[in-house]
Amino acid sequence: MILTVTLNPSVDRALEVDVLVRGEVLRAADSHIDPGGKGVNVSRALLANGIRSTAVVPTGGAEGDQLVDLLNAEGVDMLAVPIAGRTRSNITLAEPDGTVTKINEAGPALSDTEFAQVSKAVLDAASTADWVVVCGSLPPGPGIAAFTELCERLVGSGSRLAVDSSGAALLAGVAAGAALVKPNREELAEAVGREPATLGDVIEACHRLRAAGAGAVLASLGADGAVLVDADGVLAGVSPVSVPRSTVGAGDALLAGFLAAGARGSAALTEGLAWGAAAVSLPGSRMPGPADLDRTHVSVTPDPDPSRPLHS
Ligand SMILES: Nc1ncnc2c1ncn2[C@@H]1O[C@H](COP(=O)(O)OP(=O)(O)O)[C@@H](O)[C@H]1O
Ligand SMILES: O=P(O)(O)OC[C@H]1O[C@](O)(COP(=O)(O)O)[C@@H](O)[C@@H]1O
Repeated sequence: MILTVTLNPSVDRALEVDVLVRGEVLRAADSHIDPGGKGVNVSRALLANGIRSTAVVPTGGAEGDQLVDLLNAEGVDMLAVPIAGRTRSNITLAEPDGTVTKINEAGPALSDTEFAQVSKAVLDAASTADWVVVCGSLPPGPGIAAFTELCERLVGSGSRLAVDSSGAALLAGVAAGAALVKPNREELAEAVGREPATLGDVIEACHRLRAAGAGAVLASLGADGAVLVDADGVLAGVSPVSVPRSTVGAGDALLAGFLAAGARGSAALTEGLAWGAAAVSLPGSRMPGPADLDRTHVSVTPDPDPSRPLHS
């Protein structure tokens, strides 16, 4: 069983506009409301493909009730931990050319007591989980020290920890010895203090995160696909998408597919890339199901060209 942890979940509202013009009243051509947050999306993608998981989410206010209702409607198993604050709403503005503008609220502050309650729920459930997947931003309130302690307690108790976060939270997961981290290009650049220009730069940065404690690094690169660096070596893959519709949730789908296929080797990277590409082809934060997946356009190599430039 996979346990996902979203310390700062969201109700995702996606609006599709012909063109985004500041200062104007725009009419949405379409709109979607989905349960959101990175760990929530991992659980949603897994469930869409017949794999059950449990999503730990702090929830509060009317938006928290809406999040629970949305997750129940999709049949996602969850551990909802009540908080006093109001669960956030994140807004996506998507244009026909695939441009996505996202406005994410900070989210509700968790008190020390509330974070301790969430941590207890996670640690209790982790004892029977194959993976504990901690994803997304940290809410205001608990500092990085509290997050670091949670990661260390999970690794120390023998859990296989995966972390998809940014900044200090990503580095905390690395230092705690997470079995897997999933930075995107921007998060990888921030973690190593250098903007990658080529595939070789990405591979080098992944090696640095492994040297700092991560077991495996799955670096997602948008249209440039993804790179996996682990004890087996280096793999790189691409998954072309002819008409990107919304990249929101693509990284979560990539991670979910990778985990679903065993989190190791070419087959797992292929599956992750197929799920990621399928998510990009769907609106809003929609997660792909079996009918959306096309593995035929995915290509993975154990001998990537390090000089290959990344899209600017
Ligand atoms: N424009 C795109 N074309 C093709 N695949 C894409 C595109 N954007 C994202 N993907 C797929 O989704 C995965 C995750 O996207 P990325 O934007 O890197 O993650 P995140 O959503 O975490 O920022 C990529 O590794 C790739 O497989
Ligand atoms: O596009 P990604 O990185 O896969 O994740 C999308 C999810 O992350 C969010 O943008 C939240 O991200 P943060 O937790 O980093 O604020 C959600 O609104 C959305 O469901």
